[in-house]
Order: sequence, then structure tokens, then C-alpha cells
Amino acid sequence: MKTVVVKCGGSVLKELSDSFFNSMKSLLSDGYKIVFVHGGGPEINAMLEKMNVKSEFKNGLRVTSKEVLEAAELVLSGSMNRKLVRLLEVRGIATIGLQSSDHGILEADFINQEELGFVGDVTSVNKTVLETLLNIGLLPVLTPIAKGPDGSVLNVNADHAAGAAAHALAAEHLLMVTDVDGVLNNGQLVPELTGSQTQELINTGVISGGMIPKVNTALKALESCGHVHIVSGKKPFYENGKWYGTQFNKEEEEN
Ligand SMILES: Nc1ncnc2c1ncn2[C@@H]1O[C@H](COP(=O)(O)OP(=O)(O)O)[C@@H](O)[C@H]1O
Ligand SMILES: CC(=O)N[C@@H](CCC(=O)OP(=O)(O)O)C(=O)O
Repeated sequence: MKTVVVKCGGSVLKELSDSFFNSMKSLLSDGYKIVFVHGGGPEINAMLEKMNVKSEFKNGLRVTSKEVLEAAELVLSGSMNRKLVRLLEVRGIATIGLQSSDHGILEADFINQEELGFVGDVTSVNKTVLETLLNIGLLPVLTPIAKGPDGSVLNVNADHAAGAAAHALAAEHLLMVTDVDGVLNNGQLVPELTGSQTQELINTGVISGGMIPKVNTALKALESCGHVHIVSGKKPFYENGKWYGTQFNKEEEEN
């Protein structure tokens, strides 16, 4: 099975273009099976603001109290997931939206409960459920809320959730969809990056903020996925077998 895991950031969910969905359709007609994982960080921020609840990030991860977790679930499962499913269905793509904690599609463990609260790292992926859905022609759209220990649910960074799904499915491609064309340097798209080149851009502050978990996930995914790209959701990302954005490559083997 040729699988593509597409991670769509909250930054761009409301701005996904028709050309983006045309690229999705091209992938499907070229025989790829797609699993979608979405975020919703900006929308969770807006909800917390409305609720007058303060939220902070540590190393790109949202410190998640019980109250923050409830807001995150509400936004991700109740709003973002529903929106994406409708956007895909309306374009004739057979879609099923799921909370990743359902039947342990994603299982996670606390990273550091004292410091981060209900935040998890994925420990297992229920491949059988995902592959069964793909085999009957459905495109699963997953939230980054995973099943935690003892009946809990845990908030997982959506980049990390997508990376874990791509790894478990041995996906041919991992596509990280965001609100910029890819990794930029001085406003210019960087078309290709290796691990050491990426580290250099992090060290010099060119890559910062939300781009850091994205590039780290991209590099880690190279261990199990054939191809990894960061692309824009406002443009086409795949046409006639050609991919756009920033492509991540393994370091050249030294002779
Ligand atoms: N070098 C860089 N190239 C592109 N974007 C960068 C870079 N460094 C930081 N960013 C920021 O990362 C953002 C994408 O991360 P984030 O907002 O977390 O997106 P998402 O919601 O898609 O996960 C961009 O909009 C940009 O502001
Ligand atoms: C633990 C953690 O940080 N979870 C993220 C989940 C959503 C997410 O990652 O959304 P984006 O892809 O839009 O950033 C959060 O609460 O914001």
C-alpha cells in the first residue's frame, strides 16, 4: 500500500486552497492512500482566551491542565476535525473523522506530568484500524488527542502525532502542510535540507518557533519514510508526480 501521511497545521486549516485539494485528488488518483492528522493550535489559543484561561508552551508543547485539555478536545474534535471532514467530503473524497484516542488509534504516555500536565508522546499506533479504513476506501482524519494510561486522554503535538503515524504505517511520504511555502531563509524557499543543514538553520535562529517541531519531526521521519516535505496549504503541493516545498534528505554517505 502506497501511503501518504498529511499533517495539516491549525495555522492554515481555514485557508486551504482549491489547488491544495486538487493535489490531494491527484495523489488519490495516482493510487496513494492518505491519512490526515490535523492540529488547531491557534484555534485552541482563541478558545482559551475566550474562557479566560492562560496557557503557556514549553519547548513547543502546550502545558495542559484538565481545563486546557477539555478546551483542546472541544476545539480539535468538535470543530477542526468536523471542518476538515466536510472540506474533503464536499470535494468527493470519502472521509471519516476520528479522535485518535478512539480504540487506541494513537496511544501515548505522559512526557512529564509534573511539568507539562496532560501532554503525551505516542507509544503505539493501531495500524490495523487505519489500514482497514484505507482498504475500504476511506480517508481517516485524525485529531492529535491520544489514549493515555488509566482511561486518560493526552494532548499530543500534531507534528509529533503525524510523525508517529507515518512511522507506524511506513508511509512512503510524510507531508507537513503549513502556512508558508516551506522552510524559508531570508524570505526565500529552501528547496532541500539535510539534518546538518537544518541544525545550522536552527542554531543561527533562521528556523524558530513552530517550525522547530516540524523540522525535527521531518528529520526523524526520514528514518522510516521514503520522502518528507514541508509544503504550503495555500498552493498545490503535488502535480504530475512533482512535489513542491522543502524536501528533507538523508545526509550523503561519506566514502
Ligand atoms: N525558517 C522558517 N521558515 C518558515 N517558517 C518559519 C521559520 N521559522 C519560523 N517559522 C514560523 O513557523 C510557522 C509555522 O509553524 P506553526 O505556526 O506552528 O504552524 P502549524 O500550525 O502549521 O503547525 C510559520 O508561519 C513561521 O511563522
Ligand atoms: C501538546 C501540544 O502542544 N498540543 C497541541 C495540539 C495541536 C497542534 O499541535 O496544533 P498545530 O499543528 O496547529 O500547532 C496544542 O495544544 O496546541
